This record gives sequence, C-alpha cells and structure tokens, in this order.
Amino acid sequence: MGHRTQELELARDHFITSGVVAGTVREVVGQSWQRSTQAGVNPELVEPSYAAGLGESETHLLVGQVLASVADQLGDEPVSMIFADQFGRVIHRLCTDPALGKRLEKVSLAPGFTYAEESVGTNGIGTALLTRTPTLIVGSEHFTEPLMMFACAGAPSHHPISGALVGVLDLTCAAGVSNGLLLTYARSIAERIEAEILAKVSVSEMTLLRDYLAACRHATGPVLALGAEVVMMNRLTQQRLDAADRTALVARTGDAIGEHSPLTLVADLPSGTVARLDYRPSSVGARVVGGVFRVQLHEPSTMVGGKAAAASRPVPVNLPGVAGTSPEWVRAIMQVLESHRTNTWVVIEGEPGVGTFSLARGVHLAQTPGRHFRVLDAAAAAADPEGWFDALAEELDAEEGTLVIRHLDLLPAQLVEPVSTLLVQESGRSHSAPGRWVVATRTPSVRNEAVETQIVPCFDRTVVLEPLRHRPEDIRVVIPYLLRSLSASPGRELQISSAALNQLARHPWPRNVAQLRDTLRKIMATKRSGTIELADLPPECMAVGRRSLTPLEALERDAITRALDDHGGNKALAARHLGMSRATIYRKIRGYMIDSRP
Ligand SMILES: Nc1ncnc2c1ncn2[C@@H]1O[C@H](COP(=O)(O)OP(=O)(O)OP(=O)(O)O)[C@@H](O)[C@H]1O
Repeated sequence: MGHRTQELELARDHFITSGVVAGTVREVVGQSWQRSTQAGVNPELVEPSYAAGLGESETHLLVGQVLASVADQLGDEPVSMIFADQFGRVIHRLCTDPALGKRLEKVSLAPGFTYAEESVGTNGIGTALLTRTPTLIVGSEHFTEPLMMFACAGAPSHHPISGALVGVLDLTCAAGVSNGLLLTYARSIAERIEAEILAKVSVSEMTLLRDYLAACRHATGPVLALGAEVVMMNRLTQQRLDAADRTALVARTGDAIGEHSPLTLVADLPSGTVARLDYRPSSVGARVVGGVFRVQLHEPSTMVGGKAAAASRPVPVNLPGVAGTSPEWVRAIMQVLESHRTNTWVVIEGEPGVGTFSLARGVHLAQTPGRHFRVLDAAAAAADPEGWFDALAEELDAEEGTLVIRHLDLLPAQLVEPVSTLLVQESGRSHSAPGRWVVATRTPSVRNEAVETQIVPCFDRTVVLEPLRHRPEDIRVVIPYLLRSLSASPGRELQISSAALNQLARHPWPRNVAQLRDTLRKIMATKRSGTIELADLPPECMAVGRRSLTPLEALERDAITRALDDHGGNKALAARHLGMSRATIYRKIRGYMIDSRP
C-alpha cells in the first residue's frame, strides 16, 4: 500500500470518527464526505435504493448503443462501463470481466439502483452529478467502506439543445489498477454520447428550438417552449417568477399543447400575479411538435384597480409631444431611450393609436433634435411598392439621423423578402454608425406572419407599449395635456371636472390615445371655454359601468377583443379560438361593452 493511500485511509478514518476533514484530502472529496454525513449515509454499508420498472427513454436506448460500440475498444480490460441517469439511477452496465462483475453485484452497482451521493455517499457517479464536473474517486476517497476497493471516474453528459443534464458516464475498476487516463476516457465517451444525441436530435426539436429562439430575441417578458421531451424557458422566466409560479405556469401551458392554431390563456399564479400566455404552435408540415408561449405578467401592484407599488416606481421622464407617468409608460420610455443611446434597432409594438410613433419621435426630439428625422409608412407601400422600396434603400444609406418605419405589418407581401434582405445588409453597417437609429412600429392585432418571421428578426429588440386602458393613471395626465395642446388659445384652454375625468379614465379606449384625442376634439367643437362636466361627455363615454374591471376581467376582455380582431369580427370563430361557447362570447361582448367595429 503506497504512502499516499495510507495517509488517505487515515484521513478517512479520522473524518468518520470526528467529522473533521484533515490531512491531504482533496477539497472536492472533503466537501462530499461532509454532504454524505449530513445525508445520513452509513459509512459501513452500501445500501442504494432501488427503483423498479424504469422505463427506457429514447435517449437511454441511444446511450445503450453508444456503450455497445465503445465496449469493443475496451476489450478485456477489467473496467466496467456504467451509465446512470440525472438522478443517479443506473441505467446500463457493461462489464466483460467476471471477477469485477461479481464485486459490482455485491455493492449493487447494477441497473435500477441509485448511486446518487445522498444514497451511497461519495462516488464517481453521484459526486460528478452533484458537482456537474468530471470527477475521479479512488479507493479511500469513497465514503462507504465497501466502495473503497474501487476507482470510479464519472463524466456528466448534457443534452446539446436544452443543456439539461442527461446523466453520467462512469468507468469503474479496481482501485489498484486505476490511472489518470480513466477520467479522460470517461469524458471522451460522455462527449460521444452528446454528439450522438445531437446527431439524432429530431427535426421537431430543431423546429421548436428555432421558434423558441426567434421568440426570445424579441421578448420583453418570459418565454416558454414545450415539446415532447423538452421544456425551455428564458432567463426572464427565471428572474421574474419564483419556483411555485413557474410550476403553475408550465402546468397551464399543458392546456394548449397540441392545438393547431394560436391561443391565448390566462393563468392566476400562486403569488397573485396574473399571466397572459400567447401560444403559437410549432409545426413540421401539418404535425404540431410543440409550442412557444410568450408570457405577459401583470403583477397585482401595476394592475387596474390594484395598489400602486410606490417603492419600485421608475422616475418619470418628460419627452416632447407625449405625456404619461405610469410605471408601464416610464419603463417603455426608458427602454426606447436605451435603444437610442446604444444605437440598436428597435420595434415598438402596441395597439392602434397607443403612441408607438409618438414615443419614437419623442425620443428622437429629446436626444438628437437637430438631426434628420424620416418616416416611412408601410401602409403607403402598396400604392407604389418600387418607389417605397427605393426610398427605404436611400434612407438606410444615410449616415446619421432617425428612420421610423411605421405600421410594419402592413408591408405588402411582395416587399417582405427584398426589405428583409436590405435590412440584414444594412443593419451591420448602421450599428457601427453612432447617431444612426432605426425604429419600426407595429400592431399586434394585425399579425403578418411573413413580417413576423422575416422582418422583425432584423431588429435587435421589441418594446411593448401597454394599451391605454391598462394605464388609467396616464389617462388622467394625457387628458389635460391634450386639452392644452389642442387648444386654439394657449393659456385659456378648457378645464375638466374630476367627475368627468373619472368617467373618461374608466372608458376602455380600444383605439387608445388617438380615440381619446378625437373625443376631446368633438367636445371642444361645441364647448369652447370653461370646464368639461359629465353632461358634456358624448353618450358612448357614459355607457361604462361604475366599477373598474378586476385584473382577470381586464385580461379576458383584451383576449376577446384580440380574438375578434384576428378573426375579422367573426364571433363564432373568436369563441372557438378562446375555447368558449358562442353564447358565452355574446354575453361577454355585451358585458364588457366590446365595440367590434374598427
Ligand atoms: N402619451 C401620449 N401623450 C400625448 N399624446 C399622445 C400620447 N400617445 C399618443 N398620443 C397622441 O395620440 C395620437 C396617436 O399616437 P401615435 O400616432 O403615436 O400612435 P401609433 O401607436 O403610432 O398609432 P397607429 O399605429 O394607429 O398609427 C397622436 O395624435 C399622438 O400625438
């Protein structure tokens, strides 16, 4: 017995009796011994738990094939090759040496048994799984006595797409014959497993991954993707939601999986946050292989009727031409300012008339007022596609200033491909030109699939502007602002009574600020001075009930409005899309006073 081995054995004895790690024990081993003690592992015995009836997954079958092909190279070496899943349960064991096989049987290092660290203490399988690093455990470094006769080298394998731990490849031999190559060899087999999984990654998983990454690029909130074997979630999901909320969210996604058309779901999460999930199926041909969910979170504090969260309120910023103080509005401003500052291309998304264009113009005027400002409206492209394209090409050629492409979703189909190619070419050049900023605005309800997949990805990020009805605080600020700016005689503008202001703040404003502005204009046409009272409001503004909607109701109303928009106002189709009966949607349209006219 070598000097080093003896020393280690003494250190192990000392630890077992005193609980203190002393001597030349590797740190990874010392820490693992401590965890083993805390887990209550008996150092005298090996008693792994047994999980009967383990089903073999596709991945496990694949690993089995890799091991069989490598086994030839091992020849008659007295080494056993073992694969355990991510929980440490032994799935495969290959061993050609009968004596070694017998010894492994004695310690139940066999399929079905769990070699997790908390089950059998420090060992190559469990410790590699826990530390997620290739780990060699030799002789007395093992926590339990019966394992001391072995050397085990464990190397973790990860799924090449989801990054999830698939399991650990372990090579075990007698402690006396081990050498440093054991771990190197285990690592190369683990890598081979990863390569085989990658080669076999199906078209379905690649499709789902592509759709998921595309959604993440423009996500301002959590994004989840679910396939038959994988769940993916972006960093925002981890950051914004705790474990209980995440679990509830994933559970709710199950209600959409397999559906062939987009759907909107609402989930009440344990923390009180309400989540709106927009599902889009991922398909290969006609087969749905999974789906991607974009999630919008409505925390209780920022919702209609909720209490204001004073502590986390962002500081208001004033921009020329627009007003607002709500946290949602200020956050959107900050994000767009940041994109201007960093010279990155941004898509501003919002319902019609919500102020996407005004926000871009406000940021331009605040930051670079003297510079060139050009607007190209995609709604005008159909009349003269070539002229519009040339104007875009010329504009993108400019060295500085701001370009706003409005109503992106209205781009005619024949321009999608050429515009996409042009944007890809220009984006690289523009990013290196400080003072050059490109913005696009779009409306979620218009939904142009080709624009979504080919044009939006040319931009670096998306900022979402919440509908005005989700920002009642802004309605109260925007009304006096509009009264001032629409007034013919500055300083003598109309005032508004608080009763009238309250009534207008409760109106849903489906066409947002543009509609509010038109309503005020209408009132001003007949009333030129004094104070706007309740009696001065047009009848459609008086129809709204006294009560504010609850957060869930507000989301439901939005989902219905959107479904109606998506289906050209067809109530039966919208009901089907939302999984409601026809009678229910009629009742709700009446109840929420949804105006299905444009
Ligand atoms: N926060 C705001 N404060 C004051 N006025 C606003 C605000 N947001 C929008 N407006 C006004 O509302 C009207 C509509 O705004 P804007 O044209 O920016 O909307 P949009 O989102 O680009 O709409 P669309 O996509 O329908 O063209 C404009 O008259 C604008 O000045």
